[in-house]
Amino acid sequence: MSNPHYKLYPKKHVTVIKAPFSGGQGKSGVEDGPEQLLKSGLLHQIESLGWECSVADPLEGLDSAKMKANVEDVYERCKRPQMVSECCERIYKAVETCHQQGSFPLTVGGDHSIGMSTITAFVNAHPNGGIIWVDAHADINTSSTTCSGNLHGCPVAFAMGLDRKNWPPQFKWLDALKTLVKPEQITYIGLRDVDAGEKKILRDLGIKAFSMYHVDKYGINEVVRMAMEAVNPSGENPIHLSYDVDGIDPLYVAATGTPVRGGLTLREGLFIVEEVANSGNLAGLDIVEVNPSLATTDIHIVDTVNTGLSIAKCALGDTIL
Ligand SMILES: NC(=[NH2+])NCCC[C@H](N)C(=O)O
Ligand SMILES: [Mn+2]
Ligand SMILES: [Mn+2]
Repeated sequence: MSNPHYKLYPKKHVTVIKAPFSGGQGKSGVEDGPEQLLKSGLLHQIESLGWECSVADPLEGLDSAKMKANVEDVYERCKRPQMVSECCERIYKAVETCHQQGSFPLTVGGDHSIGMSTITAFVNAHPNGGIIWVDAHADINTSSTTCSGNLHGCPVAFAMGLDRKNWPPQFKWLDALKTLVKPEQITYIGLRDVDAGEKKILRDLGIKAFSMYHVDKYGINEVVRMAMEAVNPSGENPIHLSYDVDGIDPLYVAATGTPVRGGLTLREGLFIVEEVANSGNLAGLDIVEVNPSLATTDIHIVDTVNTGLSIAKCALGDTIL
């Protein structure tokens, strides 16, 4: 396997967008994800793959005390809509800037609510693009179907404009976007914990999804091929990868907020990234839900953070040989 090329990024410039955000769910600590990855050598590793690198911090200056005081903020079922909307709007703009400038957006979370920003910024820059969402969860609950009220379980529904009439009023920036994600533009790999309401949405909209059942049945190579074909039938369109580390089994990724057993092996998880990078179409990456404070041993932190680093490296062209 030769080193992948990056059709969209001849400048080989990456912007690491820090998204130290936890308001899309209830467990604190996930806001430390970006710092942990940076502290463990993310930038150096990217640079050693031949990319120039800068860091964007769109949430800088937000009043964290005020955000904490907002924990009581609930709209219908949705928790902390004000905070989630404000942070997601800032992250949208940071990703949009990357696409405009031809810099690879690597968004590091934080919880997965920020996926609503990265994938909408992606389709507004690349209306024919495809999205692969690697996750144990479908994150496609609407304001009406969510049982937990956690917006990290809803970003795909928001990015698709589902149940828009029941959105918390704060999401005006999202409501104003020209392009939203269409059902045929997104597919999943790694699902194994999908709520009943989400199953209905996936079925009704005909969204292609590859669960762990499909990984077992067809093998990861065939699943990645089918996923790329689903969202990029011509083979020529850009692909965004939104990677929730809980897609990988908790054996390898223990330090995450909603672990589910029976997941991807570490190699299956990395193969997805290697293969999409190898297509030459990779347009952006999110790495989310690394929560160091949920580790019960130091090994858990090291394993989880190293998995995050490996995902980044595979995306940016690291190959085994
Ligand atoms: N990004 C995640 N880890 N999402 C977990 C979502 C879990 C559940 N489906 C919910 O809506 O609350
Ligand atoms: Mn998940
Ligand atoms: Mn997720």
